[in-house]
Amino acid sequence: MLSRLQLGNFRNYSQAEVAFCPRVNVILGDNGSGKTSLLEAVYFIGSGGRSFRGGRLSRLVKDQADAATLYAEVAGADDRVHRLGVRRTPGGIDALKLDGQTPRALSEVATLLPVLALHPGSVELVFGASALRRRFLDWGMFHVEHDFMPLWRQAAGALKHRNALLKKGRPTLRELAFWDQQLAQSSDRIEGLRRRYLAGLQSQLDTALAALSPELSVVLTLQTGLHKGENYLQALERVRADDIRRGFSQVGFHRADLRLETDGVLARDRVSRGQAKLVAYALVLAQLPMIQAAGKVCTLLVDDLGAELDARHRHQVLHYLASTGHQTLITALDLPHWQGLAAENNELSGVESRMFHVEHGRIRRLTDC
Ligand SMILES: Nc1ncnc2c1ncn2[C@@H]1O[C@H](COP(=O)(O)OP(=O)(O)OP(=O)(O)O)[C@@H](O)[C@H]1O
Repeated sequence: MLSRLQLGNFRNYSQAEVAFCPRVNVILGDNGSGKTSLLEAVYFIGSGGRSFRGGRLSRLVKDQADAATLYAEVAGADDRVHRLGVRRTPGGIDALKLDGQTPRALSEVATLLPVLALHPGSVELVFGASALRRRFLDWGMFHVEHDFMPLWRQAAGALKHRNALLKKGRPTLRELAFWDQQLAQSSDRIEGLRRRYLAGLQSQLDTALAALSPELSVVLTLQTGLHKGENYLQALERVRADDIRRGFSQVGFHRADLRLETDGVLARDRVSRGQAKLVAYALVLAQLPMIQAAGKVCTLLVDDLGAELDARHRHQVLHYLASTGHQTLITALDLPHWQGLAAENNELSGVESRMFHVEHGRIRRLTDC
C-alpha cells in the first residue's frame, strides 16, 4: 500500500507531495490540472517504469527539465515500510533505489507495489492488439506464480537467440534445433502456467461481471497458434522454413492471445464501447482477488470513471470498488461531480477516504480520513 509519494518534474508537477490513506483517495481537479498525471506517477513507480496511457515515456519528464524523480513510501505485505526512488531522463531510467540500494532487477520493485488501473484506455483489452492481453495475463502471473519470471526470462532469451539466427540468414539446422528445443520447452511450461492462471481468472471474472454488468458473460480461452494435438516443438518444425524466409519466430509463448468470447462470438465484434469498458474493468478487477490470495495488496487507480458508463453501471462499478477493501485512487472533476458519483452509492460514504484538490500541478489535501 502506498502511503506517501513525492513528485519532481513529472509531467506538469514541479515539486509535490501527497500522503495517501489506506482506502479511498479522491483526486479532484479541472481538465488539465494533473489528476491523470498523479495516477500515472503511482503506476510508473509501481510497475517499474511503465505508463498506462499511450504516448512516449520521454514525455513524463516536465518540459525543460532534465529528469523526473519519484519517491514513494510503500507498506509491504511484510508490514515494513519500503522506500522506492526512481529518476527518469528523457532517454530512460537512470537511477532506481529500493531502501537505499540499487535493486538487481526492475521486477524486485514491481513486486512491492502491485498497481492496477481502470482508465479510458482499458477498453483496448477488448479491442486492442494481442500484446496488451498477453501483458495483462503475464502481469497477474508475475505476481501470483512464483516460477513465472525466471521462466519468462529463459523463454525471452531463447526467442532472442533464435530470432538473431533467423535474421542473420541461412542458419544451419543444428544451430536452430538447439534454440527450437529451448523455446519449445519454456513455451510449453509458460502455457501450462497460463492455463492454470486462466482457470482462476475465469471464475473471478464471472464474479466481477455478475456485479458490474450481470447481462454480460465472457468466456476466456488461451489461443496458442498450435494445431490440434501439436506441441511447440512440432509447431516450430512446421513453420521453420517460413521462419527462415521471414527472419523471425512465428510460434512460441510470445504469440499467445487471450480470446474473449461473448454469446459465442469474439467480444470485440459484438459489444458496444460502454460494454467493452465493463468487460475490461471486470477483467482487471478479476485479478484483485488472485493477487490478494498470493498475499499481496494492490493499489487500484481509477481515472475518469464516469465516461461512457450510464448511471446504473457506474453505480455497480462503484459498489464493487467500495467492497474490494483495496487502496483506491480515483479522479473526479470537482466536488459536485464526486458527490454525484458517491450519492449513487451509499456504501462509499461509509468507507474511509481522503480528498485532494489538484490545480496546475499543485496538490492540496481537502479532507482527512
Ligand atoms: N512533459 C510535460 N511537461 C509539462 N506539462 C505536461 C507534460 N505532459 C503533459 N503535461 C500537461 O500536464 C497537464 C495535466 O495533464 P493530465 O492528463 O494529468 O490532466 P487531468 O487533470 O487528468 O485532465 P483531464 O480531466 O482533462 O483528464 C496537461 O495540461 C498537460 O498538457
